[in-house]
Amino acid sequence: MTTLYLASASPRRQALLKQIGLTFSIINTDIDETPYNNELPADYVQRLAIAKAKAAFTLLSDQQQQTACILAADTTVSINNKILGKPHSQQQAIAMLAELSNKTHKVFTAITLYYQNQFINQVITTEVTMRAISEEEAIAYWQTGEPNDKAGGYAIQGLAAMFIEKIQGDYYSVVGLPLFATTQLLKQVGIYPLNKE
Ligand SMILES: Cc1cn([C@H]2C[C@H](O)[C@@H](COP(=O)(O)OP(=O)(O)OP(=O)(O)O)O2)c(=O)[nH]c1=O
Repeated sequence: MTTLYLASASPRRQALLKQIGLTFSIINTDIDETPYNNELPADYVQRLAIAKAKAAFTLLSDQQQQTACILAADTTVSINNKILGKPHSQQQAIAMLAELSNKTHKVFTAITLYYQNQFINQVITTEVTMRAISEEEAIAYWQTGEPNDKAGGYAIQGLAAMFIEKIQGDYYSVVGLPLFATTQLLKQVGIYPLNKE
């Protein structure tokens, strides 16, 4: 019997995985999220998702490792291949929204499954178009606290919905866990929400 673990402290990812009716345990990992020099966003999210899965695996007992399937993910926002991480100050957050304002950017989410000594990886790209955002709005938005722990300094599932004109791709991938692709990968290892016990 396979046990599914989600290697993520993100409450969004936990809620999304619950949404598709899966039972799982959570493993919190803490890895260095600094991008390498000139690292491309797709490579970056892929590397971090693998690192999170590996870190989670080491926290399991020998016995748990035998039957574990670990799911990890990483999301980043990127414009012209520049990686926009989580803002650590109001200044950074305002600068990020200024870069995203009135443009289309990409959100990259990597998902990784580690199962039976093998990694299965996929990177999902979504295009997000934002309307023009004034500096006053960006400041007011920062003050709500919402941008704080979000890649690119915004949350599509929150107040930032009012900035988003359209998206092309998987909404859930922007929030942090592409549910369609995740389900497809999990099926490959025999985990499917509609399977009878
Ligand atoms: C763009 C965007 C990002 N985000 C979030 C998703 C991710 O949680 C976060 C990106 O950071 P991540 O490093 O991908 O994830 P995390 O640090 O929250 O959790 P963990 O590493 O433990 O899995 O930004 C939103 O919630 N909404 C959005 O619209």
